[in-house]
Amino acid sequence: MTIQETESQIVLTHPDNKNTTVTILKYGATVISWKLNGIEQLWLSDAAKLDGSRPVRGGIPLVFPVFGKNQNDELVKDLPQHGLARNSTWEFLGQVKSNPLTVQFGLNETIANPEMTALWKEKFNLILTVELGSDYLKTAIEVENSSNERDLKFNWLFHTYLKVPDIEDTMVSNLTGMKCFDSLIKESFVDKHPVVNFTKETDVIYQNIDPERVIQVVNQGKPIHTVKRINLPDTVVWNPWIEKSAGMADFEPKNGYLDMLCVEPGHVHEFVKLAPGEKWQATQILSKDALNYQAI
Ligand SMILES: O=P(O)(O)OC[C@H]1O[C@H](O)[C@H](O)[C@@H](O)[C@@H]1O
Repeated sequence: MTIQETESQIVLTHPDNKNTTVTILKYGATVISWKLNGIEQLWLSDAAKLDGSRPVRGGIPLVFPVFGKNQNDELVKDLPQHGLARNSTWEFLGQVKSNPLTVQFGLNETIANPEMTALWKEKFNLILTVELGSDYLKTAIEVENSSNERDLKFNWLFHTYLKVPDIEDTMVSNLTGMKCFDSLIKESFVDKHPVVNFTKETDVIYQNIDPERVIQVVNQGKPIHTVKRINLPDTVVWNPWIEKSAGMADFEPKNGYLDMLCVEPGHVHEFVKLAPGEKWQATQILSKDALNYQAI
């Protein structure tokens, strides 16, 4: 069976390799596991809630229509941190391709979490496409403004929790020279470091990254994750480190920050704006490519 559906989740198994799988919860259309040849690539907290009681701590939560908590914007200020997509149950739309195995999920204002749509009364249609390749996982989003009258403005972000062997031996490449905003010190600057490394809590939004820059996560000189972006100009790099992990009830084990790194491609530093009827598409592709330093 290449597609198994239960009440709460979908498991895709690669037709040529039963050890390559992706599991997607209907809640949040959250990818909670991606195994390549039997090896898990994503980090999922041992205390993650998978029962729809709160957004999943780990995997690939989807952030829409607001990144973080935006108090300054009239339209989104009442929404909780990271919006409504990650805490709504999406509809499974079924298989759209058998090779590569591809499925879709949908969300609009009529089925989204009513507690959230009471706070943000826009009309929208989201289609998430998940494609399981033999050596990659592609997640693509289409946002449609389904209103006849109003513009739709939103942020989008794939909040990808990558599994890493040891954060202290891990770095992120190909962000050199990019403008960024450090959310901890609340300052913008151009990152001149040859690579990003981790010795403390890190929460940085890289903005308008050259589209051809391919972000790689490198551990002890070996590339362990490649994150490709289509139409996603920004990327957040986040590791909560010791104190922040301790403060998150659903973050377990408490030293789990050593094994994870969030690299989150998105469109967050400005809103995407769509006129009535317009559509916007963007894609994240995770793979394990050869090392390619594009900038040092
Ligand atoms: O705890 P959450 O709402 O899931 O947010 C988790 C994290 O998401 C992003 O990476 C933000 O940049 C962080 O500031 C935030 O702490």
